[in-house]
Amino acid sequence: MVDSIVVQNVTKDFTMQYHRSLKQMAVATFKGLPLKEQFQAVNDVSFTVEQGESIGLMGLNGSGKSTLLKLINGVMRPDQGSIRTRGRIAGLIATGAGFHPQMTGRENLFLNGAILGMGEAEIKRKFDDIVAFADIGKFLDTPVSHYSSGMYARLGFSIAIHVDADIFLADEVLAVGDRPFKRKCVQKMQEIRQQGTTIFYVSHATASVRSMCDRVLVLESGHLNFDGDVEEGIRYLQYDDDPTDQPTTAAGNTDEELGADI
Ligand SMILES: Nc1ncnc2c1ncn2[C@@H]1O[C@H](COP(=O)(O)OP(=O)(O)OP(=O)(O)O)[C@@H](O)[C@H]1O
Repeated sequence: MVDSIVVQNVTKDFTMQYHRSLKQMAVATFKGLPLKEQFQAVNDVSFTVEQGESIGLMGLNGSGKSTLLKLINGVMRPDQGSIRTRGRIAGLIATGAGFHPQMTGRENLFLNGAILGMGEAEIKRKFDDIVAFADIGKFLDTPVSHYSSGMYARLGFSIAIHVDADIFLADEVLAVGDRPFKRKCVQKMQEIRQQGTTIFYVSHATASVRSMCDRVLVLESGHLNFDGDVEEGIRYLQYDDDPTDQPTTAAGNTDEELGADI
């Protein structure tokens, strides 16, 4: 087996600024209150992912999932520890990231494709497939600043999934977008999974994690407190115990409904 992602004792610090204006800072200093505080968004995290594994990264809001994805992707550097990845990485780690608002969908497709490591010839070859998958119709030639969040996600996901990547990172790709598009995304991710791509999928949605992942990691306040079987991971999170924990989608479908679809 070949290692795809090796994360060793990784820590990422952020600074929380309590007071923004000069006046607030002066008052806080006078009262002896702290102006800022450092905290670990990711705290001494270690794990290894083998090529072809599909990992569900779960945890409550603010537990450090997106930060960990950005560290793996390389858009952020760890303050301590090391991350090694093998091969080309693609994915959607923030809706609209890498898009220029004044440029059209078509222009952004070329720009974003290039950012993700595709050459011009490769983008041209895949252009029709990317556009067909995104299915944004006449909006392809409209500046993306006029796009809805769902349309951003459609185009961003479509470009990323068409990169011939060894590792695909997906942060909440199913959080926006309507029900048919979510289904299409899951199917497409299943396809690349079967082709041997390593998948790192951040989600609160238990049904899609169940259907797509073979291992779950759970982050709690930056600590990796669970690494193992999908069902055990979901039980560990207690997401199935509370009906109010069923995440609803933008289209108003619960996760279980989505799960029933896929
Ligand atoms: N650039 C930043 N500067 C300062 N703090 C940050 C920054 N990015 C994230 N944080 C903080 O780090 C913590 C972890 O954030 P992160 O976005 O990784 O969590 P998450 O698990 O992805 O949350 P969610 O489920 O809400 O998307 C949060 O407390 C967040 O406020």
